[in-house]
Amino acid sequence: MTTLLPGATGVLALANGTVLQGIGVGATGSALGEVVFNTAMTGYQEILTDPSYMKQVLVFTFPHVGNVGTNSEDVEQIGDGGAGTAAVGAVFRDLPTDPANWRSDHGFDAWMKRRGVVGLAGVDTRALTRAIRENGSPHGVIAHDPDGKFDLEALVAQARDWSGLEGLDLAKDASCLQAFDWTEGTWEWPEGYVAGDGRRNEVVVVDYGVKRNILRALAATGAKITVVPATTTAEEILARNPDGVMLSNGPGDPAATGEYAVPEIRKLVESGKPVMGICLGHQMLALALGAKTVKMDQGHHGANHPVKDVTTGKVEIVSMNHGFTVDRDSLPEAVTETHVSLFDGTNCGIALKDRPVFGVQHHPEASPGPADSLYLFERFAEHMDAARG
Ligand SMILES: NC(=O)CC[C@H](N)C(=O)O
Repeated sequence: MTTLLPGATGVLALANGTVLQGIGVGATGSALGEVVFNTAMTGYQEILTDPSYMKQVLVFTFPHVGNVGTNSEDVEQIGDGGAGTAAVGAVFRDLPTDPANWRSDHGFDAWMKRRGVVGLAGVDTRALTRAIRENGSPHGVIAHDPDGKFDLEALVAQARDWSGLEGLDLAKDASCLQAFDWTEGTWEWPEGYVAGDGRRNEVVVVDYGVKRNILRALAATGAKITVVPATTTAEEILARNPDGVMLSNGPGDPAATGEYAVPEIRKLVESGKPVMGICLGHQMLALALGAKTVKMDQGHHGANHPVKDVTTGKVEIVSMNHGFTVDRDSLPEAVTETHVSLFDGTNCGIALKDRPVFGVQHHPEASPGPADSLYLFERFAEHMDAARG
Protein backbone atom coordinates (compact mmCIF):
# COMPACT_ATOMS: atom_id res chain seq x y z
CA MET A 1 0.00 0.00 0.00
CA THR A 2 1.18 3.51 -0.83
CA THR A 3 2.55 5.60 2.00
CA LEU A 4 1.44 9.18 2.24
CA LEU A 5 4.10 11.75 1.37
CA PRO A 6 4.65 14.56 3.88
CA GLY A 7 2.70 17.67 2.85
CA ALA A 8 0.24 15.84 0.58
CA THR A 9 -3.18 17.44 1.09
CA GLY A 10 -4.88 15.80 -1.86
CA VAL A 11 -5.06 12.31 -3.36
CA LEU A 12 -6.64 10.47 -6.24
CA ALA A 13 -7.18 6.82 -5.31
CA LEU A 14 -7.88 4.53 -8.26
CA ALA A 15 -9.68 1.20 -8.28
CA ASN A 16 -6.48 -0.67 -9.27
CA GLY A 17 -4.76 0.51 -6.08
CA THR A 18 -2.75 3.38 -7.62
CA VAL A 19 -2.76 6.48 -5.42
CA LEU A 20 -1.66 9.83 -6.89
CA GLN A 21 -0.71 12.49 -4.38
CA GLY A 22 -0.50 16.26 -4.54
CA ILE A 23 -1.94 19.48 -3.19
CA GLY A 24 -5.65 19.62 -2.47
CA VAL A 25 -7.48 22.60 -3.97
CA GLY A 26 -11.13 23.67 -4.17
CA ALA A 27 -13.61 21.91 -1.90
CA THR A 28 -12.45 19.65 0.92
CA GLY A 29 -13.86 16.15 1.40
CA SER A 30 -13.97 13.38 -1.17
CA ALA A 31 -15.81 12.52 -4.38
CA LEU A 32 -16.25 9.29 -6.30
CA GLY A 33 -16.47 9.07 -10.07
CA GLU A 34 -15.12 7.90 -13.40
CA VAL A 35 -11.79 9.58 -14.19
CA VAL A 36 -11.68 11.12 -17.69
CA PHE A 37 -9.28 13.50 -19.39
CA ASN A 38 -10.25 16.61 -21.31
CA THR A 39 -7.85 18.10 -23.87
CA ALA A 40 -9.44 21.56 -24.22
CA MET A 41 -6.99 24.43 -23.72
CA THR A 42 -9.67 26.87 -22.53
CA GLY A 43 -13.15 26.77 -21.03
CA TYR A 44 -12.52 25.02 -17.71
CA GLN A 45 -15.52 26.74 -16.13
CA GLU A 46 -17.90 25.63 -18.89
CA ILE A 47 -16.44 22.12 -18.75
CA LEU A 48 -16.79 21.74 -14.98
CA THR A 49 -20.40 23.01 -15.06
CA ASP A 50 -21.54 20.78 -17.94
CA PRO A 51 -24.11 18.45 -16.30
CA SER A 52 -22.99 15.64 -18.65
CA TYR A 53 -19.90 15.29 -16.40
CA MET A 54 -22.00 14.23 -13.41
CA LYS A 55 -20.20 11.44 -11.47
CA GLN A 56 -16.95 12.14 -13.30
CA VAL A 57 -13.55 13.46 -12.18
CA LEU A 58 -11.85 15.55 -14.85
CA VAL A 59 -8.16 15.49 -15.63
CA PHE A 60 -7.16 18.64 -17.51
CA THR A 61 -4.33 17.91 -19.93
CA PHE A 62 -3.70 21.66 -20.30
CA PRO A 63 -1.30 22.54 -17.46
CA HIS A 64 -2.22 26.15 -16.64
CA VAL A 65 -5.77 26.26 -15.40
CA GLY A 66 -7.30 29.26 -13.63
CA ASN A 67 -5.82 32.05 -15.77
CA VAL A 68 -9.15 33.70 -16.65
CA GLY A 69 -10.76 33.26 -13.24
CA THR A 70 -14.49 32.61 -13.05
CA ASN A 71 -17.67 34.58 -13.57
CA SER A 72 -21.39 34.04 -13.28
CA GLU A 73 -21.94 33.92 -17.06
CA ASP A 74 -19.74 31.02 -18.17
CA VAL A 75 -21.76 28.42 -16.31
CA GLU A 76 -23.36 25.74 -18.45
CA GLN A 77 -25.64 24.23 -15.87
CA ILE A 78 -29.05 25.69 -15.20
CA GLY A 79 -29.88 26.14 -11.53
CA ASP A 80 -27.53 26.61 -8.62
CA GLY A 81 -25.33 23.63 -9.38
CA GLY A 82 -25.43 21.83 -6.05
CA ALA A 83 -22.42 19.60 -5.38
CA GLY A 84 -22.43 16.49 -7.51
CA THR A 85 -24.76 17.71 -10.27
CA ALA A 86 -21.89 18.26 -12.74
CA ALA A 87 -18.20 17.24 -12.51
CA VAL A 88 -17.38 16.19 -8.94
CA GLY A 89 -13.63 16.64 -9.06
CA ALA A 90 -10.75 18.02 -11.10
CA VAL A 91 -7.06 17.13 -11.44
CA PHE A 92 -4.40 19.63 -12.55
CA ARG A 93 -0.69 19.66 -13.38
CA ASP A 94 -0.09 22.99 -11.65
CA LEU A 95 -1.82 24.87 -8.85
CA PRO A 96 -4.63 27.05 -10.24
CA THR A 97 -3.10 30.33 -11.42
CA ASP A 98 -4.37 33.74 -10.30
CA PRO A 99 -7.00 35.29 -12.53
CA ALA A 100 -6.02 37.96 -15.05
CA ASN A 101 -9.15 38.79 -17.01
CA TRP A 102 -11.64 41.67 -17.06
CA ARG A 103 -14.61 39.26 -16.97
CA SER A 104 -13.43 37.51 -13.82
CA ASP A 105 -15.38 37.90 -10.55
CA HIS A 106 -13.62 35.26 -8.44
CA GLY A 107 -10.52 33.12 -8.47
CA PHE A 108 -10.87 29.55 -9.69
CA ASP A 109 -9.90 27.92 -6.37
CA ALA A 110 -12.57 29.83 -4.39
CA TRP A 111 -15.14 29.08 -7.09
CA MET A 112 -14.42 25.34 -6.94
CA LYS A 113 -14.74 25.49 -3.18
CA ARG A 114 -18.12 27.18 -3.42
CA ARG A 115 -19.42 24.72 -6.01
CA GLY A 116 -18.19 21.70 -4.07
CA VAL A 117 -15.66 20.56 -6.71
CA VAL A 118 -12.80 18.66 -5.06
CA GLY A 119 -9.49 19.49 -6.76
CA LEU A 120 -6.01 17.98 -6.81
CA ALA A 121 -2.96 19.80 -8.19
CA GLY A 122 0.65 18.78 -8.71
CA VAL A 123 -0.13 15.55 -10.52
CA ASP A 124 1.74 14.26 -13.58
CA THR A 125 -1.36 14.64 -15.75
CA ARG A 126 0.51 13.43 -18.84
CA ALA A 127 1.27 10.08 -17.21
CA LEU A 128 -2.29 9.80 -15.94
CA THR A 129 -3.70 10.62 -19.39
CA ARG A 130 -1.44 7.99 -20.97
CA ALA A 131 -2.61 5.43 -18.43
CA ILE A 132 -6.26 6.24 -19.25
CA ARG A 133 -5.52 5.94 -22.99
CA GLU A 134 -3.96 2.53 -22.44
CA ASN A 135 -6.32 1.05 -19.87
CA GLY A 136 -9.55 3.00 -20.18
CA SER A 137 -11.22 5.41 -17.73
CA PRO A 138 -10.72 4.13 -14.18
CA HIS A 139 -13.02 4.57 -11.23
CA GLY A 140 -11.48 6.80 -8.61
CA VAL A 141 -11.96 8.79 -5.44
CA ILE A 142 -10.49 12.28 -5.26
CA ALA A 143 -9.98 13.60 -1.74
CA HIS A 144 -8.76 16.86 -0.21
CA ASP A 145 -7.92 17.34 3.45
CA PRO A 146 -5.83 20.35 4.56
CA ASP A 147 -4.51 18.23 7.47
CA GLY A 148 -3.41 15.51 5.07
CA LYS A 149 -5.33 12.72 6.79
CA PHE A 150 -6.48 10.04 4.36
CA ASP A 151 -7.48 6.43 4.77
CA LEU A 152 -5.96 5.33 1.48
CA GLU A 153 -7.13 1.75 1.71
CA ALA A 154 -10.71 2.83 2.29
CA LEU A 155 -10.56 5.27 -0.65
CA VAL A 156 -9.21 2.59 -3.00
CA ALA A 157 -11.88 0.17 -1.78
CA GLN A 158 -14.59 2.76 -2.42
CA ALA A 159 -13.34 3.21 -6.00
CA ARG A 160 -13.09 -0.55 -6.51
CA ASP A 161 -16.58 -1.23 -5.18
CA TRP A 162 -18.35 1.31 -7.39
CA SER A 163 -20.25 -0.27 -10.26
CA GLY A 164 -19.64 2.71 -12.57
CA LEU A 165 -21.62 4.63 -15.15
CA GLU A 166 -22.73 1.66 -17.21
CA GLY A 167 -26.40 1.01 -16.55
CA LEU A 168 -26.71 4.22 -14.54
CA ASP A 169 -29.50 6.66 -15.39
CA LEU A 170 -28.50 10.18 -14.38
CA ALA A 171 -30.58 12.15 -16.89
CA LYS A 172 -33.55 12.23 -14.55
CA ASP A 173 -31.36 13.64 -11.75
CA ALA A 174 -29.80 16.29 -13.99
CA SER A 175 -33.13 17.40 -15.45
CA CYS A 176 -35.28 20.33 -14.36
CA LEU A 177 -38.40 19.36 -12.43
CA GLN A 178 -40.76 21.89 -13.99
CA ALA A 179 -41.18 23.32 -17.46
CA PHE A 180 -39.83 26.82 -18.05
CA ASP A 181 -39.31 29.29 -20.89
CA TRP A 182 -35.89 30.34 -22.21
CA THR A 183 -35.10 33.53 -24.16
CA GLU A 184 -31.35 34.21 -23.82
CA GLY A 185 -29.41 34.08 -27.08
CA THR A 186 -25.69 34.02 -27.84
CA TRP A 187 -23.01 36.38 -26.50
CA GLU A 188 -22.39 39.48 -28.59
CA TRP A 189 -19.92 42.29 -28.10
CA PRO A 190 -20.50 44.71 -26.33
CA GLU A 191 -23.92 43.77 -24.95
CA GLY A 192 -23.13 40.27 -23.66
CA TYR A 193 -25.95 37.73 -23.95
CA VAL A 194 -28.72 39.08 -26.19
CA ALA A 195 -32.29 37.74 -26.10
CA GLY A 196 -33.53 35.93 -29.22
CA ASP A 197 -36.69 37.33 -30.82
CA GLY A 198 -38.51 33.99 -30.64
CA ARG A 199 -40.46 34.71 -33.82
CA ARG A 200 -39.37 31.94 -36.14
CA ASN A 201 -40.22 28.57 -34.52
CA GLU A 202 -41.57 27.12 -31.31
CA VAL A 203 -39.33 24.43 -29.86
CA VAL A 204 -39.73 22.11 -26.91
CA VAL A 205 -36.37 21.10 -25.45
CA VAL A 206 -36.40 17.90 -23.39
CA ASP A 207 -33.95 18.48 -20.55
CA TYR A 208 -31.74 15.51 -19.70
CA GLY A 209 -29.13 17.89 -18.20
CA VAL A 210 -29.14 20.60 -20.86
CA LYS A 211 -26.26 23.04 -21.39
CA ARG A 212 -27.20 26.71 -21.54
CA ASN A 213 -25.35 27.22 -24.80
CA ILE A 214 -27.60 24.72 -26.58
CA LEU A 215 -30.57 26.86 -25.57
CA ARG A 216 -28.74 30.05 -26.51
CA ALA A 217 -27.71 28.74 -29.95
CA LEU A 218 -31.29 27.63 -30.54
CA ALA A 219 -32.69 31.00 -29.39
CA ALA A 220 -30.27 32.72 -31.80
CA THR A 221 -32.02 30.99 -34.73
CA GLY A 222 -35.26 32.74 -33.68
CA ALA A 223 -36.74 29.87 -31.67
CA LYS A 224 -39.27 30.42 -28.88
CA ILE A 225 -38.16 27.83 -26.35
CA THR A 226 -39.90 25.83 -23.64
CA VAL A 227 -37.72 23.46 -21.64
CA VAL A 228 -39.50 20.42 -20.17
CA PRO A 229 -38.38 17.72 -17.68
CA ALA A 230 -36.85 14.43 -18.85
CA THR A 231 -39.92 12.44 -17.85
CA THR A 232 -42.38 14.49 -19.95
CA THR A 233 -44.40 12.16 -22.21
CA ALA A 234 -44.64 12.52 -25.99
CA GLU A 235 -48.35 13.26 -25.54
CA GLU A 236 -47.61 16.17 -23.20
CA ILE A 237 -44.93 17.50 -25.55
CA LEU A 238 -47.15 17.24 -28.63
CA ALA A 239 -50.02 18.92 -26.73
CA ARG A 240 -47.85 22.06 -26.75
CA ASN A 241 -47.92 21.85 -30.55
CA PRO A 242 -44.24 22.73 -31.07
CA ASP A 243 -42.67 23.12 -34.51
CA GLY A 244 -39.88 20.81 -33.39
CA VAL A 245 -38.38 18.95 -30.45
CA MET A 246 -34.76 19.10 -29.26
CA LEU A 247 -33.36 16.22 -27.17
CA SER A 248 -30.59 17.58 -24.97
CA ASN A 249 -27.20 16.36 -23.82
CA GLY A 250 -26.94 14.80 -20.39
CA PRO A 251 -25.03 12.47 -18.04
CA GLY A 252 -25.09 8.73 -17.55
CA ASP A 253 -25.83 5.71 -19.71
CA PRO A 254 -28.31 6.39 -22.54
CA ALA A 255 -29.53 2.78 -22.42
CA ALA A 256 -30.55 3.26 -18.78
CA THR A 257 -33.13 5.86 -19.82
CA GLY A 258 -34.82 3.18 -21.90
CA GLU A 259 -37.99 2.79 -19.94
CA TYR A 260 -39.20 6.33 -19.45
CA ALA A 261 -37.64 8.25 -22.32
CA VAL A 262 -36.82 6.10 -25.35
CA PRO A 263 -40.44 4.96 -26.07
CA GLU A 264 -41.54 8.60 -25.83
CA ILE A 265 -38.85 9.65 -28.32
CA ARG A 266 -40.09 6.92 -30.68
CA LYS A 267 -43.58 8.45 -30.52
CA LEU A 268 -42.16 11.93 -31.20
CA VAL A 269 -40.40 10.58 -34.30
CA GLU A 270 -43.59 8.88 -35.45
CA SER A 271 -45.51 12.16 -35.07
CA GLY A 272 -43.52 13.52 -38.05
CA LYS A 273 -42.29 16.60 -36.17
CA PRO A 274 -38.68 17.69 -36.75
CA VAL A 275 -36.42 16.30 -34.02
CA MET A 276 -32.78 17.11 -33.26
CA GLY A 277 -30.70 15.24 -30.66
CA ILE A 278 -27.37 16.33 -29.19
CA CYS A 279 -24.98 13.89 -27.48
CA LEU A 280 -27.12 11.99 -24.93
CA GLY A 281 -30.15 13.13 -26.96
CA HIS A 282 -28.48 11.72 -30.09
CA GLN A 283 -27.77 8.41 -28.37
CA MET A 284 -31.35 8.15 -27.07
CA LEU A 285 -32.70 9.01 -30.52
CA ALA A 286 -30.57 6.20 -31.97
CA LEU A 287 -31.97 3.79 -29.36
CA ALA A 288 -35.50 4.90 -30.24
CA LEU A 289 -34.77 4.17 -33.91
CA GLY A 290 -33.63 0.63 -33.06
CA ALA A 291 -29.84 1.05 -32.82
CA LYS A 292 -27.61 0.14 -29.86
CA THR A 293 -25.24 2.17 -27.70
CA VAL A 294 -22.02 0.90 -26.11
CA LYS A 295 -19.58 2.14 -23.49
CA MET A 296 -16.25 3.43 -24.85
CA ASP A 297 -12.88 2.77 -23.19
CA GLN A 298 -11.85 6.38 -22.70
CA GLY A 299 -14.55 8.40 -24.47
CA HIS A 300 -14.03 11.73 -26.21
CA HIS A 301 -13.62 14.87 -24.12
CA GLY A 302 -12.08 17.95 -25.69
CA ALA A 303 -12.53 20.93 -27.95
CA ASN A 304 -10.35 19.90 -30.87
CA HIS A 305 -11.85 16.73 -32.31
CA PRO A 306 -12.04 16.30 -36.09
CA VAL A 307 -15.39 15.04 -37.33
CA LYS A 308 -16.23 14.39 -40.97
CA ASP A 309 -19.61 15.23 -42.43
CA VAL A 310 -19.83 12.19 -44.73
CA THR A 311 -22.61 13.76 -46.77
CA THR A 312 -20.36 16.67 -47.89
CA GLY A 313 -16.85 15.40 -47.13
CA LYS A 314 -16.20 18.51 -45.04
CA VAL A 315 -14.27 18.21 -41.77
CA GLU A 316 -15.43 20.10 -38.69
CA ILE A 317 -13.33 20.69 -35.57
CA VAL A 318 -15.70 20.15 -32.71
CA SER A 319 -16.29 20.04 -29.00
CA MET A 320 -16.81 16.56 -27.56
CA ASN A 321 -17.88 15.07 -24.28
CA HIS A 322 -19.12 11.52 -24.29
CA GLY A 323 -18.24 8.11 -22.88
CA PHE A 324 -20.89 6.09 -24.69
CA THR A 325 -21.30 5.80 -28.44
CA VAL A 326 -23.87 4.67 -30.97
CA ASP A 327 -22.81 1.33 -32.42
CA ARG A 328 -22.71 2.16 -36.13
CA ASP A 329 -23.14 -1.49 -37.12
CA SER A 330 -26.49 -1.52 -35.36
CA LEU A 331 -27.97 1.38 -37.35
CA PRO A 332 -31.17 0.26 -39.04
CA GLU A 333 -31.81 0.56 -42.77
CA ALA A 334 -33.96 3.69 -42.37
CA VAL A 335 -31.05 5.63 -40.83
CA THR A 336 -28.09 7.27 -42.62
CA GLU A 337 -24.79 7.87 -40.84
CA THR A 338 -24.05 11.58 -41.42
CA HIS A 339 -20.90 12.23 -39.35
CA VAL A 340 -17.94 10.15 -38.14
CA SER A 341 -15.05 10.83 -35.78
CA LEU A 342 -11.71 11.06 -37.61
CA PHE A 343 -9.96 10.02 -34.39
CA ASP A 344 -11.46 6.54 -34.17
CA GLY A 345 -14.20 6.20 -36.79
CA THR A 346 -17.02 6.10 -34.25
CA ASN A 347 -20.44 7.42 -35.14
CA CYS A 348 -20.98 11.16 -34.71
CA GLY A 349 -24.24 11.78 -36.52
CA ILE A 350 -27.37 10.13 -37.88
CA ALA A 351 -30.41 11.19 -39.86
CA LEU A 352 -33.62 9.45 -40.80
CA LYS A 353 -33.87 9.02 -44.57
CA ASP A 354 -37.55 9.92 -44.81
CA ARG A 355 -38.12 12.40 -41.96
CA PRO A 356 -36.64 15.67 -40.64
CA VAL A 357 -35.02 13.86 -37.74
CA PHE A 358 -31.30 13.94 -36.94
CA GLY A 359 -28.79 13.75 -34.12
CA VAL A 360 -25.13 14.51 -33.52
CA GLN A 361 -22.75 13.04 -30.98
CA HIS A 362 -20.57 16.16 -30.81
CA HIS A 363 -21.51 19.56 -29.44
CA PRO A 364 -22.49 22.12 -32.09
CA GLU A 365 -23.07 24.65 -29.29
CA ALA A 366 -19.35 24.31 -28.36
CA SER A 367 -18.88 26.14 -25.05
CA PRO A 368 -16.06 25.60 -24.92
CA GLY A 369 -14.82 24.96 -28.41
CA PRO A 370 -14.99 25.95 -32.05
CA ALA A 371 -18.22 27.03 -33.73
CA ASP A 372 -17.75 24.93 -36.90
CA SER A 373 -20.94 22.93 -36.28
CA LEU A 374 -23.28 25.80 -35.37
CA TYR A 375 -24.89 25.33 -38.81
CA LEU A 376 -26.74 22.31 -37.37
CA PHE A 377 -29.01 24.61 -35.35
CA GLU A 378 -29.88 26.42 -38.59
CA ARG A 379 -30.52 23.05 -40.27
CA PHE A 380 -32.98 22.19 -37.49
CA ALA A 381 -34.66 25.61 -37.92
CA GLU A 382 -34.95 25.01 -41.68
CA HIS A 383 -36.51 21.60 -41.06
CA MET A 384 -39.09 23.32 -38.88
CA ASP A 385 -39.71 26.08 -41.45
CA ALA A 386 -40.25 23.44 -44.13
CA ALA A 387 -42.46 21.19 -42.01
CA ARG A 388 -44.73 24.11 -41.17
CA GLY A 389 -44.96 24.99 -44.85
N1 LIG B 1 -22.52 15.15 -23.31
C1 LIG B 1 -23.39 14.18 -23.25
O1 LIG B 1 -24.59 14.37 -23.51
C2 LIG B 1 -22.90 12.86 -22.77
C3 LIG B 1 -23.77 11.68 -23.12
C4 LIG B 1 -23.49 10.42 -22.31
N2 LIG B 1 -23.69 10.64 -20.92
C5 LIG B 1 -22.08 9.90 -22.60
O2 LIG B 1 -21.23 9.97 -21.76
O3 LIG B 1 -21.81 9.42 -23.67
